[in-house]
Amino acid sequence: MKEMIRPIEWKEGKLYILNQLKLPMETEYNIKATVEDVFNAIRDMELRGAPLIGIAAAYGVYLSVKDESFVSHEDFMKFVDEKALYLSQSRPTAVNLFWALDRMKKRAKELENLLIEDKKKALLEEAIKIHKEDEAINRSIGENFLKILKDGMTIMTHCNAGSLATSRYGTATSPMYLAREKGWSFKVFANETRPYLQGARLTAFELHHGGIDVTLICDNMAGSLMAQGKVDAIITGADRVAANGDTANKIGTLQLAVMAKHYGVPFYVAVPTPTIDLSTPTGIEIPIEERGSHEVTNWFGKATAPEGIKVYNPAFDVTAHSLITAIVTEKGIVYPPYNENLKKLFLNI
Ligand SMILES: CSC[C@@H](O)[C@@H](O)C(=O)COP(=O)(O)O
Repeated sequence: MKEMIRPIEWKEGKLYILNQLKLPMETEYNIKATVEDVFNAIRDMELRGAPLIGIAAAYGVYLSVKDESFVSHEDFMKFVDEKALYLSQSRPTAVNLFWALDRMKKRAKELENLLIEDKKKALLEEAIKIHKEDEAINRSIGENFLKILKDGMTIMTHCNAGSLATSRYGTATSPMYLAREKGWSFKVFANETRPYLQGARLTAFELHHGGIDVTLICDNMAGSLMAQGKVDAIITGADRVAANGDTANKIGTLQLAVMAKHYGVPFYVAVPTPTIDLSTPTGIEIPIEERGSHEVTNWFGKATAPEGIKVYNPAFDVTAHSLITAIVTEKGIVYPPYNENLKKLFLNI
């Protein structure tokens, strides 16, 4: 199997980010040298996907302090808090962003007695740790999926919850990559995912590159495939799972889940535990990002709609917990009732 494409790399003291805006035509890595560079890359979706946003933000915190001097630990902490607040405003829905920033702030607080250069080094180490942990988490998600999936299945996925959205393996795609290692074969339908085309530009690209049997479909073809009995399971990622199991993910996920229920297709959500937000009680409280109209009215710089047309462009929707068959995490498979069972993942037993 070909090596998975890495969307982010820390190499020889520099942060490299794959510009996903240019995929699948060009594979271009850019160096992000400042916290502002990282903020812009997240906001402009040069990188995207909940876990990757969190990883990039962690490096962003380090880059913010890298060349600064501080008179005291309080001064250092004030600066870290300010930069974390700044980064938190880059995108609102993926809770991994806030999780990673909280973790960096917590680490910074512990560094009171260190010299400034050692504090900086420790923040870089924490960012690298977050980055590396994500790879192990995703592998475990895939392993857990293989307990409930079978060789030869046809799986539908939406958006890109793939290696391009994480450090490696992806979440929804992890079982697809691991199945290959095991000698199993899955057939995958990748929904193109209007308006931003993460499914066509990213998922189809990375699975094809990885030698996985992937077929690209337009979003409005999904129901017809389910009606024909051609889909054995749907697996999507998530940007935030509320305490009751309601799940925000890329716009279009909700309608897939509704159709899956109608046609009796199991609907699974692949989730690293940092995507579970027990402080958000239900899906109603999850902030949903609205993006610019040009994503809907233009196609690679070409207008596809009348000028001045009104546009509604929410980037995510919320799938009610009652539509979700199971939430598969690195710590295990969670079944309903989610308000009881999600909590158990966080108990140290
Ligand atoms: C493992 S990525 C999970 C989700 O972040 C993914 O499914 C998704 O919705 C990405 O949205 P995006 O707007 O491309 O950041």
